[in-house]
Amino acid sequence: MTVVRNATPAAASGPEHVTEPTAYDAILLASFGGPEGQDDVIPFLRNVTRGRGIPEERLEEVAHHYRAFGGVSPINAQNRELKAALEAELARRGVDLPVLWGNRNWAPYIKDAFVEANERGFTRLIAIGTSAYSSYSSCRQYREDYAAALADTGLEDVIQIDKVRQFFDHPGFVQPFIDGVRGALASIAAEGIPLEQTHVLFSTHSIPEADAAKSGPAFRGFGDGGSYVAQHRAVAEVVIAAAGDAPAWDLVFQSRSGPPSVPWLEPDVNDAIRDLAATGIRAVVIVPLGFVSDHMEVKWDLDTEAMETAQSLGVLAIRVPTPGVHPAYVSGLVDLVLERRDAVPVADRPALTELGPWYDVCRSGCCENARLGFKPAVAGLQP
Ligand SMILES: CC1=C(CCC(=O)O)c2cc3nc(cc4[nH]c(cc5[nH]c(cc1n2)c(C)c5CCC(=O)O)c(CCC(=O)O)c4C)C(CCC(=O)O)=C3C
Ligand SMILES: [Fe+2]
Repeated sequence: MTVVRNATPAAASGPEHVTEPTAYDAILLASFGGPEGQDDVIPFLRNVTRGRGIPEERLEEVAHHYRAFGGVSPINAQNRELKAALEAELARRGVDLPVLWGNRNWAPYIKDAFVEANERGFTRLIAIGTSAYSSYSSCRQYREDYAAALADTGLEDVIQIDKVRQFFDHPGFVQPFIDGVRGALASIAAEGIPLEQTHVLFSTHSIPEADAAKSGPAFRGFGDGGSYVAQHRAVAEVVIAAAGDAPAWDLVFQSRSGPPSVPWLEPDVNDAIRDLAATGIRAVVIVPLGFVSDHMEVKWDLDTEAMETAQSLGVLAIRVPTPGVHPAYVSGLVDLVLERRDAVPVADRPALTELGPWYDVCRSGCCENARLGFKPAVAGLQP
């Protein structure tokens, strides 16, 4: 596999990549959080959607997904597993960095992690958010929530928090998808379905079109879909190229929320499967490219809904694994921490697309929410 180094002079020389090492005390594994029982479901959904204008019917629909799994999201168990895997990898490499864990929307909260950091005397944290791409929901909202949690705990002047770069094109994140697509294509071929009747669907979370347009720094000029769509397409191309036989593919979206009057990224994965079936496609490989683990979006929206759609049309569908605790992914996350700690020169940072390696330090307006506008954020250029 070829590693394409970043050739964009603005990115290589700007203030967005650090050039001085930082002596971090600990890692913050920052994630979404999820309910751990039926009684948590509604309070969790209220946390997620506060001030977001999500219709009540959508909340009831999503509550039903969680209820079907006993009110327990798989995401917390997956983060506990990831934390343990990171600790093991750090120990194996002799890196003395404890891992704290905090979530944006459910306990343990990010602010709990800051309180713990303070109690243990840690003042310089490096965050790994469980989210690979650039957009309000997948990057800036984490940075705003760090700022809010620091304000909440009164630790703004005590704790410094930085973040690893968005890692959509880091080999550790991409490798598990490559392995998965290769395996799925082999299984489909073994069923006797030819490549011309097979289609690869790279699926990611839909977001409002207006948020997509504002994702990433404006100067990159990626057009309507912003950095969010450009990053997904670039990674999909890498995965397809590595899969060998070059099957046809598309980028599709899932888990749309919000009122119908607001445009979100399309097409929906289910509509795409229907359209493909109508053109004679007999097998689809569903690649959950936007997700790091098999949380509810994957278990429900892909493994339940999209699978039902495919089955009802007689289309063979194989959903490939998410990175989860794949050794390449875990070790890649540790590489990202060390790369930032040691201020590794940009030219030596691995990135599989020409868009990266992405920035250590976000620009001030980066990934702003198109509707809610400015909110203070840390781990970026101020304000
Ligand atoms: C881009 C993106 C990611 C990927 C990046 C990342 O991973 O961070 C992601 C991940 C996740 N989203 C999750 C859950 C939810 N997301 C919601 C709502 C929303 N997501 C959005 C975007 C994203 N979401 C947006 C624009 C909204 C509308 C409200 C708003 O503007 O903020 C809602 C409310 C109900 C609904 O409307 O669906 C829920 C319950 C879970 C936990 C799953 C589990 O429990 O296993 C995870 C990992
Ligand atoms: Fe979401």
